[in-house]
Amino acid sequence: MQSALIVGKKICSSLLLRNWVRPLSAASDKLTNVEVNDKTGFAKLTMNRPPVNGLNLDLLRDLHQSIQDIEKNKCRGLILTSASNTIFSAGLDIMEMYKPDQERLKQFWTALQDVWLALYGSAVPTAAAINGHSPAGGCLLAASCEYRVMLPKYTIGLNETQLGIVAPKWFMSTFRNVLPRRIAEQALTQGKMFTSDEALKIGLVDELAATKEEALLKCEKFFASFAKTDPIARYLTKKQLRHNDIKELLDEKVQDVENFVLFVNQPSVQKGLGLYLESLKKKAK
Ligand SMILES: CC/C=C\CCC/C=C/C(=O)SCCNC(=O)CCNC(=O)[C@H](O)C(C)(C)COP(=O)(O)OP(=O)(O)OC[C@H]1O[C@@H](n2cnc3c(N)ncnc32)[C@H](O)[C@@H]1OP(=O)(O)O
Repeated sequence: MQSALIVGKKICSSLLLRNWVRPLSAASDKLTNVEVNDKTGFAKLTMNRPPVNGLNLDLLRDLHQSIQDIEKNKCRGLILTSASNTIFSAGLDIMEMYKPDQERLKQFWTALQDVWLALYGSAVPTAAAINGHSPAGGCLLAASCEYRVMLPKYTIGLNETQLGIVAPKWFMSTFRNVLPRRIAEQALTQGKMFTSDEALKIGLVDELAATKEEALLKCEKFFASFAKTDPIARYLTKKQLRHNDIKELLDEKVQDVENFVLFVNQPSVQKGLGLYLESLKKKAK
């Protein structure tokens, strides 16, 4: 685990939070970073895995740990964002799925399930400040939050069908929780990536912001809208609304890992992933 919890811009040393502070490794090794504003109680959870915040096993485990820490500390809001200036997250790290080690592949998918369960089901209000491109798994993370603010001129969407893969049911339920069913169906079947403006128009994001700072402020404003609601009533309402989606995955968690492993290992899927990786690398040159 390589994430660090920082309160009010400095590592918290209060008795109350002492247990929270996990050992810091060298700054360049950190994959997530949590800063809690001690006045507002809002936590900023920043993904920091250059160059594209590809969701590999380590980043997913860090994210899960950080979400749990934020929840345990009873923060009043969680804002998910990225340390990159252009990428929120490139989604799942394809290297985890291409010619995979079988045991690690299972751990990888389980870690993704755990992040989704923790974020989608979080008792703490959640928002995403989407400060860069957000395809596939990146879009899943943002859509799992309750509110999204995006910077202009980026793209977001579940593009799995364009890669020849099928988004699992819980990816689709997350989309359906945000978008009208017909729009979700079209977007999912087309594997459509939306520009920031298009995403705003269809409701995939709630607001646009010119800068990351403005996006963070807008997320905080969203949290402030709960000032007059009872936090427990708020959470129980969210929990009920999201219950079926969460239960569906919990009931099939092991089977879902098996399906994923079976799917990824198919020669045609391996071939497709290999070609896709190659095209990404060629583009990068
Ligand atoms: C039963 C269910 C089964 C399966 C379900 C699986 C669901 C899958 C979900 C996913 O999330 S799959 C991943 C989908 N992601 C993408 O398609 C995004 C691909 N990347 C891009 O479009 C772009 O890289 C970008 C994010 C828009 C960033 O563009 P930019 O020009 O800034 O960077 P560049 O393309 O040069 O990339 C830099 C570097 O990073 C590598 N890269 C990018 N994305 C990924 C990735 N998802 N996984 C692994 N590696 C990635 C890219 O190859 C470059 O590498 P290099 O520097 O070594 O050449």
